Amino acid sequence: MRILVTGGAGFIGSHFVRGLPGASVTVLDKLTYAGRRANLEGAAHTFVHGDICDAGLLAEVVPGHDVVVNFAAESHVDRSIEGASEFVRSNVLGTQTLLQACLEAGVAKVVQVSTDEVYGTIESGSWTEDAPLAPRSPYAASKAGADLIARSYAVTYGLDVSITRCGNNYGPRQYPEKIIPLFVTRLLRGATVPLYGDGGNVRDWIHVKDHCAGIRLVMDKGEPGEVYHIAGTAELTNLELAGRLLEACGQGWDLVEYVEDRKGHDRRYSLDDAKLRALGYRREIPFEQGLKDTVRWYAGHRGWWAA
Ligand SMILES: NC(=O)c1ccc[n+]([C@@H]2O[C@H](COP(=O)([O-])OP(=O)(O)OC[C@H]3O[C@@H](n4cnc5c(N)ncnc54)[C@H](O)[C@@H]3O)[C@@H](O)[C@H]2O)c1
Ligand SMILES: Cc1cn([C@H]2C[C@H](O)[C@@H](COP(=O)(O)OP(=O)(O)O[C@H]3O[C@H](CO)[C@@H](O)[C@H](O)[C@H]3O)O2)c(=O)[nH]c1=O
Repeated sequence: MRILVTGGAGFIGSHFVRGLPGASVTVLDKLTYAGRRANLEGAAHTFVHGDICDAGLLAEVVPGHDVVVNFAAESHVDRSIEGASEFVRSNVLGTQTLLQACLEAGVAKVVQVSTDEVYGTIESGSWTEDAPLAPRSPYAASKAGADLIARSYAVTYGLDVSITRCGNNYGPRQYPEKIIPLFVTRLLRGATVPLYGDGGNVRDWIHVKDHCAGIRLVMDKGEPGEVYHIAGTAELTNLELAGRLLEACGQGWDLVEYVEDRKGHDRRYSLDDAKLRALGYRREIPFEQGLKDTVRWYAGHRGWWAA
């Protein structure tokens, strides 16, 4: 089987590529600030440096692949608040350009990797896959746009594209702008960490390897045009998370600074993943173990994050 992984030099994509032994893998990545060739060190693949908005390049690269999994995106909410245009370009136009190339090349299966943020914010309970889309940040809106384009390619052209939506990932090789790697890399050098607002916002954490296992299952068993949730293993306020990170890094609360809240800050996300579990999905990495291993990884790879 020949698999094209777009955005495969980023955090989640590079873990996904490592979890595909035996497949013939091509990685296409623009190498933005978040993508690094080094993330793929030791993983068998052919690398193509390029942009998913480049239709000419895709017409050369996509044909011959049986499966395409799209991770390529601008992924950080705070950056989208500073400037939305690159998010619309890469996430919406890029996804449409890639889907068109897949259609023209006769690709048998496409997986669009998406997020729980497309639903907005939820006070209690969990979203099922038929919940209305109500994104609140430019990042979330651009991912919702990509999901809708993907669904339209399934309905209109019969392209076999499934969509996965997952919560907050953590693990090795995550760019130190997201809360866990940012806090860990700062705490390990004794620096302060910024907690937004009252610290009461809730996120549901999943180890990146558990996310990738869910995507592999959808790649094998997902139905065309269908959405599948991949839920987390630990629902925590940011304050609770900060406490766990301080403890893991051997630091105290004096390093936590309460700062101005994120604009339009979503209070809570929560996914119901019964649909994926019905396909046989099981999460394997408990949060306590995963977090311990992740902190150990950052402590042992100072050259990676200081680079
Ligand atoms: N991080 C999370 O918690 C999370 C959760 C759910 C879904 N997702 C989704 O998973 C995907 C990967 O997220 P991540 O955290 O690994 O992001 P990341 O920012 O670490 O990696 C994104 C990768 O995409 C590449 N890229 C960006 N624009 C591109 C373009 N126009 N053409 C080709 N490559 C491009 C970057 O160079 C980088 O390698 C994204 O689509 C994101 O929306 C992330
Ligand atoms: C960076 C940062 C974040 N925060 C807060 C904001 C959020 O409530 C929480 C997590 O923030 P982030 O790590 O930026 O992640 P969040 O905005 O939830 O989005 C992530 O999770 C999403 C899935 O839910 C993915 O789609 C996104 O790509 C990914 O970036 O921590 C802080 O309090 N301080 C910080 O410095």
